[in-house]
Amino acid sequence: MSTLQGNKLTCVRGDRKLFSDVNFSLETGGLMQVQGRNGSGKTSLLRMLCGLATPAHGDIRWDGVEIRSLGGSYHGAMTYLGHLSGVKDDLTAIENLRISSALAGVEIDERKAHEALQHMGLGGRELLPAKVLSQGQRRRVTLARLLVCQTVLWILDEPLTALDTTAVKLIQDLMERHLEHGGMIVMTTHQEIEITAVATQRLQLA
Ligand SMILES: Nc1ncnc2c1ncn2[C@@H]1O[C@H](COP(=O)(O)OP(=O)(O)OP(=O)(O)O)[C@@H](O)[C@H]1O
Repeated sequence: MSTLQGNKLTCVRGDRKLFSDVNFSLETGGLMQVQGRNGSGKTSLLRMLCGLATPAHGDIRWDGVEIRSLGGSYHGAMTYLGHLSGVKDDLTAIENLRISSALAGVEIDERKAHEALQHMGLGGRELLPAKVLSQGQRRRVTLARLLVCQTVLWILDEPLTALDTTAVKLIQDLMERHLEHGGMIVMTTHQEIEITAVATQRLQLA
């Protein structure tokens, strides 16, 4: 059983306070959807949750311990997929997946990468340089990480952007399975998502 908690979080960007006194607690099997208008600080909050940004006030705790003091053991439990796809143009889909996984500490062989990309509907595209893939296909390459990572906590910034209805359904099923198996997800999306049978909470930023 794991818990991610945000306590009295305040975010300041430049000279603006984006949000303050944000509190939440997310447990095993739970999904938290972060909502709010453009510029309300959703990405900023997600970056805080993965330790890429520091709250001006408040703290973030994993199993009761402040994430900054956990360092590597927290990062080993978490996968963050940012809204900019992070796919490198000159690498093939397979290379992109293998390298991004390795950078996150998970070595996968070519066969496993191949299987994950096939599952994401990229069969036959695995050896093309990413620059010739469509926007939705590039997004699918990024999301293939979720099939090979073995982390409890997924932090996903606009994962459904640019996806067609088939891919949206694929990702929703993947998220449902992850939650059913004791995972946790924090995500932003401007789209409606349909994930059933899980503890869902919404965190609204002003
Ligand atoms: N380094 C920075 N310096 C100053 N302002 C910043 C900086 N980084 C982000 N901001 C501002 O903080 C605000 C919140 O940005 P953020 O990306 O967190 O919003 P968001 O809720 O994710 O928006 P969207 O729905 O458009 O993705 C924006 O107005 C942005 O311009």
